[in-house]
Amino acid sequence: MSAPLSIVIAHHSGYGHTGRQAVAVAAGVDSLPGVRADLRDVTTLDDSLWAALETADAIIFGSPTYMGSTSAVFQRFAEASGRVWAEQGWQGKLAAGFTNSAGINGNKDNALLSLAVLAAQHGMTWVSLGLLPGWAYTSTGSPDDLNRLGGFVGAMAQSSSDLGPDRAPTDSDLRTAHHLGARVARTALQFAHGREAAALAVTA
Ligand SMILES: Cc1cc2nc3c(=O)[nH]c(=O)nc-3n(C[C@H](O)[C@H](O)[C@H](O)COP(=O)(O)O)c2cc1C
Repeated sequence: MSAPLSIVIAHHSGYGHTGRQAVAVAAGVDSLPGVRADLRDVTTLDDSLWAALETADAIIFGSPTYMGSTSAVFQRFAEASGRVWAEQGWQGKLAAGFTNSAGINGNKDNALLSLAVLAAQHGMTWVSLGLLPGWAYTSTGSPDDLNRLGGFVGAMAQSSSDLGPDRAPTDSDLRTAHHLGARVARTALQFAHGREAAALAVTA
């Protein structure tokens, strides 16, 4: 049996809320056989992190929205990845992203777009969320809907600033994060099988 595909969830969380979202993304990845989630905190930029990223089939980037963009700790990781960028070491890997903030809007989109731009600079293939918007998008929607915050680029979550990570983000946002992880895992399997088929076609 071949080794499972590896999907690294490269994330930062200052106070634990985005960390809970990251765990839900990882559970989504692990819900598919043949794929393994590797949860990595980018606060520590060590050889083990870079090695895991080098061998990953996909990288899912995650950051809280701080001051309308990714956190400084995440951005330090993004800038440190410049050494990989110079060699285009992540070229062709899949990428996706998630963010969490206190406001319903809070400029989460700007943080997600910065994750997508990071992936594009590395020549990665971006996997979107792939869900229709829930909740307020129609008058019959509910805050319990999947993708209640209506993101398209990636998974969004909201954590009220007076609630600890044991109580936020909401269950619907965690289910949305789980969906993103499963979607990236499914896409990674499709790409891996596609690569095998392409290799067979060349040798036939
Ligand atoms: C420095 C800082 C800046 C923040 N900026 C925003 C913001 O721009 N928009 C927003 O909605 N919430 C903002 N927040 C709230 C956080 O996004 C929110 O508390 C989030 O749940 C923190 O996630 P974490 O526990 O993973 O760090 C900010 C919090 C901090 C500490």
